Amino acid sequence: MNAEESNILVAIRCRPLNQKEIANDDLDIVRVEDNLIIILDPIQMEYEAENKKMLEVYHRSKEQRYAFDKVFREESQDDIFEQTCKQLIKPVMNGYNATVFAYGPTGTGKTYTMLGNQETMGISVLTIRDMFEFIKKDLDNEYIVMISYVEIYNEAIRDLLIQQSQYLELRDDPIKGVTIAGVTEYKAISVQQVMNLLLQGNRRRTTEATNANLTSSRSHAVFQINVTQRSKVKNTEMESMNGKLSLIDLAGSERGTVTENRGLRLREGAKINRSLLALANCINALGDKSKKGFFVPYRDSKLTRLLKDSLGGNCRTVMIANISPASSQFEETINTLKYANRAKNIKTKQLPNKKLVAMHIAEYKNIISDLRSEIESLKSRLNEKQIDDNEDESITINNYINKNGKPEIEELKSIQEEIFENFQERIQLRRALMEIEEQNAMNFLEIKKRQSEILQWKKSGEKAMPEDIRQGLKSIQTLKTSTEKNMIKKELMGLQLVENINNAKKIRESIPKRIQSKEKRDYLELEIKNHVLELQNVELEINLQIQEKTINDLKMIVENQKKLINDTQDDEKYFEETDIEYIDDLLEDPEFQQEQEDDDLEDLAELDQFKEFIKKEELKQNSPNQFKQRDKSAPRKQFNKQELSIQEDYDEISQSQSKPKVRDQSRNKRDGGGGSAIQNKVLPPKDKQLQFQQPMKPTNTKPPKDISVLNLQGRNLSIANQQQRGNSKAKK
Ligand SMILES: Nc1ncnc2c1ncn2[C@@H]1O[C@H](COP(=O)(O)OP(=O)(O)OP(=O)(O)O)[C@@H](O)[C@H]1O
Repeated sequence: MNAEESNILVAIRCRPLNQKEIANDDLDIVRVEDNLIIILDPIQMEYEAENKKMLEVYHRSKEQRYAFDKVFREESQDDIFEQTCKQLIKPVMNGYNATVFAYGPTGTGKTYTMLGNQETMGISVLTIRDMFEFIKKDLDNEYIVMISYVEIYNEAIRDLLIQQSQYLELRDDPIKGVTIAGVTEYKAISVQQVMNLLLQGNRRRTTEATNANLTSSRSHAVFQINVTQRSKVKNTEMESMNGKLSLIDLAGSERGTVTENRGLRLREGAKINRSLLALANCINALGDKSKKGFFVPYRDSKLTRLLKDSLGGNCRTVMIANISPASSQFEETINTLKYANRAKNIKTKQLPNKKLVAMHIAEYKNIISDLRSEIESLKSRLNEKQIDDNEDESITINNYINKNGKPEIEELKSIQEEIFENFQERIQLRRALMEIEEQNAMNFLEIKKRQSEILQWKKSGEKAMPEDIRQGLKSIQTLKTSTEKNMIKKELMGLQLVENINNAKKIRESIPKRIQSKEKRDYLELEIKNHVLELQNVELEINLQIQEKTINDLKMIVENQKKLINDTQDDEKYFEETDIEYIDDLLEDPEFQQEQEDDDLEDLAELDQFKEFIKKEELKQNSPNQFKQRDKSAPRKQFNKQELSIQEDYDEISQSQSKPKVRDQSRNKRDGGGGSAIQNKVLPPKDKQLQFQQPMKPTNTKPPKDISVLNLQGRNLSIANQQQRGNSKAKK
């Protein structure tokens, strides 16, 4: 099945001047000509207004023009829906993913556009109305429409459909993508019911008065509609389609200086902006052609994790950037338009979410589900324990006061939080490391493809270099630079992972000092074990994804090889050392050299900081410095799979008595011994290590060896080897 590729649809919506702006004598600086938006220079306009007839333009005009897919000025809510979201309904009903997000500074109309109010329905409600109409007309299929509504505030996710929500976590589901664990889902039964739920949920949103908007939404609100389609005619359980539409009302993108917010609001703004900054970084990485092949940092915030598919994956996406027409908002408006302009280049690919589970994947899923049930049973044991402890509290445990004069029950809570945060960070790092390797493997494939195109041109004997070959060379240069930068990022993440594992050990070491009660210590042990199981689960899911991806990549390589052979039957198409040298010579031409951008310099500065950090760590341990001045010719130090394996996690769990059950234990024997190379480097010497770092014992929970060793680095090699084999075959 071929994936359809499309650009993000970017629309601009400019609201009318509001009362405050009119009272302020703000001028309307926005003009619209079809899909073109012109932002007039406010100073020039004031000058013209004052002098009626302009005699002299005494400053450089700041007028700016941008073209977008759609530009709305006077259009009604219905018009906006018709031209943006309506086209997404059919695909979502047929099992595709889609996202609409509203972006812009505070008070520009994001909530108005997405939700509307009692008088005028926004696109969320209009979408539901259209979905019901669609279902009524489709006689061949039946549908279930489920809705959920959450907010992300200060990097924590809360359910907006219930009154007092716990914090929710994101889960990377190998089939469904990123999902929100434990979120409340309502079955949508009528437009009115959904409207009421959304208005109610919106009242639960964290809103505050800012200088720019009296009821400013300080959080990102995510309304998700999950649609399951099943044929009424065919009796195939395996062929249900699951479409998901996410409608996201982002928090205001303004800077603290503009809203003149101080204190808490300013600090909060920094956190909101951490998410928005992460979003900007992702949009930059995806939308800037010179950053092709660059690792996209989706995991830097909850918002970008949730938007991953919408920005770079299996999704149709619409961005509505909201602006004010007021002259006082000139800078904010320009920033918003520049941002939206970048987003225009982002491409996504769409495939329907068909539920068809191949057998080897089903095997993995069995192991994962076994682990899940182990986690669930541990959780209920933890709950039982908590109840017992609570009953005891008044008599004994709660009376414990630790050395710092803090009641033990409070200490327990803070340790729990520390453990939780530590494991969450580790999970994110492990996944990001996998993704970075994935990205480099893709870059490798793309470079190979471009190289073979260039060599075909070389062999054709054509003198002048055609434009597509010139672009191909530029592309190789960009991909090589991106791959190099990705390696820097990977090294940094490797270091973060080492630090994270060290922190886990420190937390665990501190428990006996901080908690006297044996019951509480046992309870924490169980909790840690629970987290370790979660990590093993993540590892299995990662392996599952790698396996699927590997199969796809291998298919792609086979296809490419076949195409090369079929096209000309010319064996010399396979290239060798001299061919690569020829391409490298071409790349020496300044035309193909990358300009050093600010971001590159930042990356290099980051690398220097990183080297400093390593030096310090090594000094601490009195070991020789392995990170000398960076020498481009020397192979870069890399953390290999073994170093970054979840060895420590397994070591931790191997301490505990009970082991998780797995379906086929004979396939799950780990190939014991070895120990982690991390321990030889940045971790403290063995004798200083803590109880839970004892030598590793075999556990029976590791995935089958043949699959667990299949890392992407290895895949890279196997792809290269295959290419190599192709070469020698061709020579024969
Ligand atoms: N196109 C429009 N036509 C009429 N009124 C509008 C329009 N857009 C916004 N408004 C009004 O402007 C005010 C601010 O809008 P809204 O709350 O939607 O802004 P916002 O971008 O969501 O702000 P924040 O980021 O602070 O939450 C509201 O009173 C809303 O009704």
